[in-house]
Amino acid sequence: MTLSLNDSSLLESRNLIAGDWVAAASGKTISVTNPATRATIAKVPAVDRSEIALAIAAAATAQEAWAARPAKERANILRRWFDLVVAATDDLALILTSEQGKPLAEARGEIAYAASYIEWFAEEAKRVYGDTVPGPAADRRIIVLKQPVGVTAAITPWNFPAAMITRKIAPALAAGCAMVLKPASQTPLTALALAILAERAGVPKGLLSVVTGSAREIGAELTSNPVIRKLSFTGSTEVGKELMKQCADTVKRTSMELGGNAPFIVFDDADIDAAVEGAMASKYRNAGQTCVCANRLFVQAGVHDAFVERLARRVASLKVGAGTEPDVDIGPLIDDAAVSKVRELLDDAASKGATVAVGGGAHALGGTFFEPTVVTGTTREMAFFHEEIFGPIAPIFRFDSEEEVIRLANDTPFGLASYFYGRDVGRIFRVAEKLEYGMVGINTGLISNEAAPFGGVKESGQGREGSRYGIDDYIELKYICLQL
Ligand SMILES: NC(=O)C1=CN([C@@H]2O[C@H](COP(=O)(O)OP(=O)(O)OC[C@H]3O[C@@H](n4cnc5c(N)ncnc54)[C@H](OP(=O)(O)O)[C@@H]3O)[C@@H](O)[C@H]2O)C=CC1
Ligand SMILES: O=C(O)CCCC(=O)O
Repeated sequence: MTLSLNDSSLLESRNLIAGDWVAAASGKTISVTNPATRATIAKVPAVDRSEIALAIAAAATAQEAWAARPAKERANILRRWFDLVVAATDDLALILTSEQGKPLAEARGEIAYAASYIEWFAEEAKRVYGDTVPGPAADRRIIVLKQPVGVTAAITPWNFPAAMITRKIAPALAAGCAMVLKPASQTPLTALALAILAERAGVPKGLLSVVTGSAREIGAELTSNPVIRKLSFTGSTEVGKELMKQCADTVKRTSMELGGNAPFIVFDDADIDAAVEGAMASKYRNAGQTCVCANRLFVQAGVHDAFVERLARRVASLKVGAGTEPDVDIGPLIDDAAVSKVRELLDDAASKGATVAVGGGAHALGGTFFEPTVVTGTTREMAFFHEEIFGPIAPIFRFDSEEEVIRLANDTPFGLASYFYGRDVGRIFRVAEKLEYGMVGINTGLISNEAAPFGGVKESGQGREGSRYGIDDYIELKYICLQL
């Protein structure tokens, strides 16, 4: 299948390994399909461990030279990469939608969001300041240097094929690190296109490799090779835990951005229309396939019925279809497994007494299209209270008191994003402080941006991406003690 791109060279199906664009030595490939049509878009290499080792060795050589360059030079290259990504927005968005499914408008939004991390870290590259610390004796001086971690690796998911990549590569390169990236097998083409633009911007050969193939095989090399000093992962909690265990043997640093189970709380004094709009943005963005999506909507008894009625009306108006069609709000789910998962969650809830207010089943378009759904009468006993839904289902739980809803919201091993709507200033502070989450959106359903520290607590992960803190994950502190 060919895509109608302004720059057709951006549809690349080889890997970037050690500065060269190559096929797998074995000739093996994996197919990339369009979830809206199930058509094959491309076949990318399935490389083996020896090819990963080659990428890692080249990264080590390139990293030394890169770290030695003035921060301003690294910043200028990142800035050029940002400009090229912005200029290629239409092509990148079409590639992204074709392999991932989200509506083109959302894909364009993701490219802008992805680019914002490159711009941000181009700026931060120049502001990696060390410290001098008052010494414990008159003849001692303490200096703290900030140095790059070295060669790093990243493994990224399919739900944000651009943003999850730039959010890792940009701070790594800004800090003076090299990176070997394994994008999700379902969405490697956006990653490869971004790598082409990075090369054009002047990222030196070998500094960035992008490899595709068996997750287990690539993961095994990235987590065991002693040259890799750090792994950054975004994906499921299950795989994240496994990778942390694998990294333990060589004591690699890890950043983990894992699953969520976001509460979205609407208090009686909330602006209901604003809360409905916030819920729409938070829940149905990317067809609900986002780790910060509202997973459990808690609505206080006094406004419950009004909120349900207005939300159901808005959800019923959503247009489902292929992401490339005009005005589509909800694209297909990523694959059949995702459809089975949401189906099972709905069956479980129905068997325990929940009621479907709107939607509730496979969409008439067939394939992996699923109806945007609102479910009421939900309880803690239902599976979606505990599990990440990753689909367009909004389960609504009724609650009475602030104390009760805080207990329910925190009743999960996850702690990524949380949201609440209300106007009482005292309560705003109390609730924000008590929610055991890395991020709290108050009177908004959209919290992600490059200036903010994105990340979770508990089993949602460790480390922060974006913001002035994001570069710290790629920096080591070195303490120098000088005796005069
Ligand atoms: N926090 C988040 O943002 C995300 C959460 N999820 C959650 O996870 C569920 C499952 O989604 P899924 O795509 O399977 O997520 P995974 O965690 O399986 O995949 C994320 C990335 O990890 C890779 N991977 C998978 N297994 C291994 C392994 N053993 N060693 C090394 N790398 C590995 C995948 O590669 P490959 O693609 O080749 O399998 C992909 O690049 C979703 O329904 C959702 O609940 C999913 C994606 C993102
Ligand atoms: O779902 C994810 O993996 C990341 C969420 C995207 C974002 O809001 O940054």
